[in-house]
Amino acid sequence: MCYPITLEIKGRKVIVIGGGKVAVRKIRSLLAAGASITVITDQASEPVKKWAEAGQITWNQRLWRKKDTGKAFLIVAATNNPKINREIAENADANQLVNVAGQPELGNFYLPAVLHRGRLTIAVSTGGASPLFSVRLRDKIADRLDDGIEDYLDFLSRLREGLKKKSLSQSERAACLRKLLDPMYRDGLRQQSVLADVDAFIRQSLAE
Ligand SMILES: C[C@@]1(CC(=O)O)C2=NC(=C\c3[nH]c(c(CCC(=O)O)c3CC(=O)O)Cc3[nH]c(c(CC(=O)O)c3CCC(=O)O)/C=C3\N/C(=C\2)[C@@H](CCC(=O)O)[C@]3(C)CC(=O)O)/[C@H]1CCC(=O)O
Ligand SMILES: NC(=O)c1ccc[n+]([C@@H]2O[C@H](COP(=O)([O-])OP(=O)(O)OC[C@H]3O[C@@H](n4cnc5c(N)ncnc54)[C@H](O)[C@@H]3O)[C@@H](O)[C@H]2O)c1
Repeated sequence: MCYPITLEIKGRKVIVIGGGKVAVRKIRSLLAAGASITVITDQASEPVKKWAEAGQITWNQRLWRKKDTGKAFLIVAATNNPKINREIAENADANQLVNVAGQPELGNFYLPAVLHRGRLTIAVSTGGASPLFSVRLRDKIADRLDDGIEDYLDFLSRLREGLKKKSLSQSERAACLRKLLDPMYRDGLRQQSVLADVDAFIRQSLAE
């Protein structure tokens, strides 16, 4: 069984080798997460060229060399040459995160099919068994998510921070947090009134 985590990769050094379709897909999500990306590839597709021109990534226009990947936090081997991809994986340090296109078992992590809604992330993985199944299931889940979930999560987060500042016992705080899961707090106006008077909300929650 795999061990799922959500990674804080902002500002971390990531090296992507290859500049084709698979590399582009992976660069896009790495960019969205704020990684510091260097792409090493002799030939780059249009999106890679544009990102490089815009200064969003660094593009080293050449073939991969062994010493390129030494200091990376995360490595994506996405060339169309399975022998090179294998060499990249074998050359990596045991503590580096490595993803290998086409031979995922040579690396140490798989990418899931992902759905973002504000602060919510849903990731579906079959551990490489069927990527297309993961995509299909992710899309089904997306169809069933309520509208307003982004605002609701922001509200929950703000109130949780607010509750931390109050002198409440652990069980009182838990009672308030559970109360917030009541569907009535999906309503924007109600959210505003709770935020406007957190003490009243606490009194009411603890009285019930
Ligand atoms: C979810 C997503 C995330 C991402 O990669 O960003 C993802 N694949 C996506 C797209 C996609 N994948 C494929 C096509 C072409 C379809 C076609 O044939 O037309 C497309 C569409 C396209 O390219 O446009 C086919 C394919 N993929 C893999 C192989 C086998 C192999 O490489 O061995 C094959 C060959 C066919 C086969 O064997 O089925 C391998 C992997 N693909 C994974 C994830 C990992 C396992 C996930 C899991 O465990 O479920 C893993 C192991 C890669 C890894 O993590 O290293 C992303 C969704 C983007 C989105 O919509 O959000
Ligand atoms: N496209 C898909 O949907 C898909 C799905 C699953 C697996 N794969 C696998 O992923 C890999 C990449 O696929 P793709 O469609 O992105 O290929 P692609 O042909 O579009 O791109 C390959 C890239 O690798 C670069 N490259 C080749 N040798 C290199 C080297 N020594 N150093 C640096 N860069 C080098 C090329 O210049 C090119 O930019 C392949 O192994 C493929 O079998 C692809």
